Amino acid sequence: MYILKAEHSFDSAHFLANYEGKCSNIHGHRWRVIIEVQSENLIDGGQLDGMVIDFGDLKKDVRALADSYDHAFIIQKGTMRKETLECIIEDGFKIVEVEFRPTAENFAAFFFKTMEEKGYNVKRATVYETPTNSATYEKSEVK
Ligand SMILES: Nc1nc2c(c(=O)[nH]1)N=C([C@H](O)[C@H](O)COP(=O)(O)OP(=O)(O)OP(=O)(O)O)CN2
Ligand SMILES: [Zn+2]
Repeated sequence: MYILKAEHSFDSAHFLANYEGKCSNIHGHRWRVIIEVQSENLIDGGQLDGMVIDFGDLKKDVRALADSYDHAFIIQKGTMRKETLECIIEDGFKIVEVEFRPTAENFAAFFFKTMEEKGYNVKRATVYETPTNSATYEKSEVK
């Protein structure tokens, strides 16, 4: 089995609604996104001979995904008053609303599924929220 890895980071702000502690306040992270794709085989012949896929293509897609959250304020839908949200949008801040609580775990699962939807055979997705805290999502073996 071959496993390829690509990573990219984004800097953004978030808060955890319904959380007792400092993370309920707005704060920022450098989120590191690491995507691993797998294949039993290598391409035979042509430009991609000896590769699973071109690193350049994988890198481009991981970067585009991470960049869409860069320098944004990530908000879980429904966790901020409508008026507050309207004001910060009106003031020109970049808001990204997500359907899930913005934890490292949820982001890892979300990035896994997004990359799968792009056609990659994803092995696992890992998201670092701080240099020492990370969450990994991978599919459990189907028996
Ligand atoms: N399992 C998870 N736990 C927590 C998550 C998460 O995504 N998954 N997220 C948070 C907060 O977002 C928080 O910013 C990170 O928490 P913490 O480890 O406290 O980060 P710090 O680097 O600020 O820690 P210090 O050691 O106090 O500096 C909370 N938990
Ligand atoms: Zn946080």
